[in-house]
Amino acid sequence: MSTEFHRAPETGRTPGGPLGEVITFPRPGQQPAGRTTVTEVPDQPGEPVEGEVVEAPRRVDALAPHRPGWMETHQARLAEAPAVIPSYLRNRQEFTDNARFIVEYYARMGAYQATRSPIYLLRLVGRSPRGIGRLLRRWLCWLNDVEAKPVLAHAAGSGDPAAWMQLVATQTKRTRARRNISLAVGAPAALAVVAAVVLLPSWAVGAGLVALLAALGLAGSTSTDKPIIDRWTSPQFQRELTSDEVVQAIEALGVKGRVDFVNPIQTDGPGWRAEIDLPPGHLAERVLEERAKLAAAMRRPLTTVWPESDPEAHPGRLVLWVAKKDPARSPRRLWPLMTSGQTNLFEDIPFGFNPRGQVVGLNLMYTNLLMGGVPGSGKTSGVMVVALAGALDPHCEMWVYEMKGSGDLDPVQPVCHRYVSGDDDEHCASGLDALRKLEKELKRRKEVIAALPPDQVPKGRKVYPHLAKRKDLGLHPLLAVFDEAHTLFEHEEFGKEAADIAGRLIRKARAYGIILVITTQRPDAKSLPKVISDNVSTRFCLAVTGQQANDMVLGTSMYKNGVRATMFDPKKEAGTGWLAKSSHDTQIVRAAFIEQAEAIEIGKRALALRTAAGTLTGEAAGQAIEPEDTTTVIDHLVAVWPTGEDTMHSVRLVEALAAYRPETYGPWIQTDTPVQDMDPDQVRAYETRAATMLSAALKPFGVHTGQITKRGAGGSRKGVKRADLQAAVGRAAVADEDDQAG
Ligand SMILES: Nc1ncnc2c1ncn2[C@@H]1O[C@H](COP(=O)(O)OP(=O)(O)OP(=O)(O)O)[C@@H](O)[C@H]1O
Repeated sequence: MSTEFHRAPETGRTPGGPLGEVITFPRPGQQPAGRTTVTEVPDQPGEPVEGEVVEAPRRVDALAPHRPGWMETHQARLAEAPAVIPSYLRNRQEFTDNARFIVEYYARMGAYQATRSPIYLLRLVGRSPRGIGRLLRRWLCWLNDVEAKPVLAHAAGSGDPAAWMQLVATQTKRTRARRNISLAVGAPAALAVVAAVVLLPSWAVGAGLVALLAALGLAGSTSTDKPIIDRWTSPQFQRELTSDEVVQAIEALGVKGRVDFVNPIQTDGPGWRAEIDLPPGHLAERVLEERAKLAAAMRRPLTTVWPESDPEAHPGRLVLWVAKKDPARSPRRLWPLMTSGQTNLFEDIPFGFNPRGQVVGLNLMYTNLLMGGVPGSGKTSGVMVVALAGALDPHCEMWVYEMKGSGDLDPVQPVCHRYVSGDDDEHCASGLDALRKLEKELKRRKEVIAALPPDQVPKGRKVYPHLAKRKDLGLHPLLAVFDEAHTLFEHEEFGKEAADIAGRLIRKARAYGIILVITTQRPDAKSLPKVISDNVSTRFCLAVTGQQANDMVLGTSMYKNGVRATMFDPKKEAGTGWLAKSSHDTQIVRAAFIEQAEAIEIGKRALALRTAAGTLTGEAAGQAIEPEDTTTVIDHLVAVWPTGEDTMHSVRLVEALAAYRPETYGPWIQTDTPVQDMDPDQVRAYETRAATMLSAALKPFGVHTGQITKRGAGGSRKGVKRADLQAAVGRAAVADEDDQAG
């Protein structure tokens, strides 16, 4: 043990008492010694003292618990303070909804009661005899001063004649006065009744009589009678949310420990909101996953219980919103564009409603959309909203491929540039053709935008509203919907190429105004290419069965982060899903539900808008859509190659190609002077240009042009060997087979 001591710090404790722990310093080469309690501290500060000391244990806690200051506590309090102005006064939509509801409510109640008023009158008239009897009895009692009778009887029994006489005299005086009052009121009233009967029209007499009987009926009603006016209660109203209920429900999920309420339970829109810190170590995600159990524990309908996590606070923070009214039993909320209005795809379109009933908007520009969910979870209704919103923008070109073959999206057909409904080979071929054309269109748009001066593309090379308006550029929004796209992606012959092109479009097309919308009921690796699920920017995941499907639609790790579409019941909550505009912007939304008949009417409106704007194109304008030409220059050369020739001069081949496909090859040999009028230099330049063009076109296919001498057919010039062409045809066939096998 060490023999050198140092003074322990002044503590203000009583000398002699235990003051703390000291630990010996080891000498060099010595192991640390054990702890010893110092029981005495020298009096003089700074004086070396004897004893054991000295290493203070390293502190892991703060010296004193941190007590937030006034500013800190009040800042935190202010940060959590409820809004000064309630949400229904700040939110125009909520205010309008409330105001409309109040007007509708009283109009409806008024109409309801007015139609039942004859029944109420009959009920009153039926009670009028009792009312007459009751009033008559009261009048007779008053007239004869019945209340005084016991007093008179008592006076008579008491043997005091003087008192009795006095009481009788008083009563006689009172009853006489009452008789006179009755006569004074009754006689003119009777006269007035007789006069009214004689003078007034019979309807007025009848109305008066009914009113009189109704008044008598009112007098004849008792508190135990059935109410005159019909009332009803609404079982859909939920009882108020209490902290006990929340705590017990969370406990019922097996989350044991102390639950803290961050704020008092408060009204939030058409429901109550409780913000809770779960017991330490418990994650909010767990409660989210067990939403059905939570609703069962609270004994409330599933559709009224909406737990959310609040990762910005901490992973154990749960925000529980409980609807006051069961949305499943409430009337459907109508899509705001149901009966009027149009859209501009550069702005938000109304997509659906959040659990609080507020409209959720979606901006489709510069994005693409993937929707997934089990059959019957509401994908078609979700995609219908998007398709109709696109249709209502008269400048949006619509390509719709409904690959279930149900005809669900037929309402938008009249405005579609291209529309296909079906799941056969021909429909899949058509879907692939559309993707090829979209890729070609993307290339065209890229070139157009690349050629624009910088001031036209101020924030980067992409489509802007002012560019979309210019008809000469052709940069208007193009909405391409592939509903139940797994039909195409799984197709043996076309699936691979379709998936490859869709992947490229998802990655590159959105900046150029091409909006790809893909829905699938089978979000797995085969039906939904990984490149799509990895790169899509907006996602709407309806009810799914597991983590893999969830993350295929919503993106990697979303399940782990508590964004779980497994919580939805596809039957009771069809159309409800997680809408993820990015991995950090997720919310629960129920897509607006539009019935077929309503969609047909909206489709007609969209057609009228486009007819007026002169923007109908493609099939909608009665044009036939030619399939995309996928043949190459190799196929064309094979088609024009003269039989029996092993070699050909390039210039002759190009002339043959220009005759075969004038739009493609005509420009290669276009000249101001006809060839027969050219001088030899011009002819040479003409031939060289044709040969160079062909050589460049053949290069990607591995076919090289070289000097070829053909006796009696122009001598020595650049040309192609038939064997090289055949080899290229063979290579292309092998590549196609590999593609299909892969
Ligand atoms: N947003 C919604 N609101 C209310 N009910 C809805 C909603 N969406 C769908 N439904 C109901 O769910 C049913 C199935 O919806 P839908 O046909 O859109 O599902 P789906 O996922 O496309 O099914 P499938 O994969 O079989 O084609 C509809 O007939 C409708 O009754």
